[in-house]
Amino acid sequence: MSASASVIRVGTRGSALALAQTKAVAAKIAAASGSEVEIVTITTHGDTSTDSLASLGGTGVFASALREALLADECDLIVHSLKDLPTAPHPGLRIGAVPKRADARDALCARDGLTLATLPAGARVGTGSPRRVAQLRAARPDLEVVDIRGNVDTRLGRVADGDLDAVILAAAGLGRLGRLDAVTDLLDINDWPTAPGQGALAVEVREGRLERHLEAGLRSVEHVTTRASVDAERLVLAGLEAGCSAPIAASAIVDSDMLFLTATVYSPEGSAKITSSHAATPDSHAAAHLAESATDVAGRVVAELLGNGAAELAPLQGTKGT
Ligand SMILES: NCc1[nH]cc(CCC(=O)O)c1CC(=O)O
Repeated sequence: MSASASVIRVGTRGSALALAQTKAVAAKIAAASGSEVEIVTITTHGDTSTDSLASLGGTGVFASALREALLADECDLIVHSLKDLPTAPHPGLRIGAVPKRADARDALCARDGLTLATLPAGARVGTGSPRRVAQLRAARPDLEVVDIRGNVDTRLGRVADGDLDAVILAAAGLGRLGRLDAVTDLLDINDWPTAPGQGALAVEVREGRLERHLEAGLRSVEHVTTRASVDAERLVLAGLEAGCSAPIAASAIVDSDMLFLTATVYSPEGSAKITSSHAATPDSHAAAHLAESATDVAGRVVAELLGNGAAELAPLQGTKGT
């Protein structure tokens, strides 16, 4: 495959969700850069294996094959779901752009139009995420939580088959796949906060100078308030030294002149939780001021969570789940 300057090679996982979101970002980059884009599908061990993520070495499994391909110059940029991306920066790589976030909420997809409140006692609800397990147990201790994994279509299929009564999925992923029809209850972000970075994407590139057309493409998809929000959320994970599968929710928004961050750490069984919220007032919406505010609010949230015992509440470094 050629590395001709006029073609931007965009690396992605091969799942339907990854392809849908990558194609959308690639189309914008193509338009702004005046270059053609070529989608390079990279099969990761996490895609082909049916083993549990824990046995594959944790949640970084999806990102690492893509990053190797980028470092090996098999592509010029890669598109990740930000919530699956480890918080530690990867040597030689940087986040070149964070596009505007989609809906950050979780969605219940249940049979017969059922909602979280109307699911009957004993209903079987599928999720593989420790955060969602804790939230489900807290909200509805009478439900049966079933550990599942697999792509979005597989998960929805288990409800269609009648094997499960409901699954919980990210609204953003369902939207990108054109499957919002399956949603029966959009869970309020205040009652049911979601994973750091949920609904957002990251465009990763090699460090160092980029060709002008690639720079122009990245600038066209960058969304500064999304970047500040997800930075704040991810700094909570990093500050707690938690993995992206820890039972932690974090949600930041920039509203007029304020950056608000709320984060919650759950006990695995959902019986206890610790929440902290702080706000900062950036001097302006310039990227540097927003970044400073993100660091500031995240530092205060992390200190408060740890001061209130968050590290004792949950296994923060656990690598199980998604
Ligand atoms: N861990 C899987 C994953 N990673 C990103 C998304 C979807 C959308 C997003 O948050 O960008 C999903 C599926 C899900 O949680 O339903």
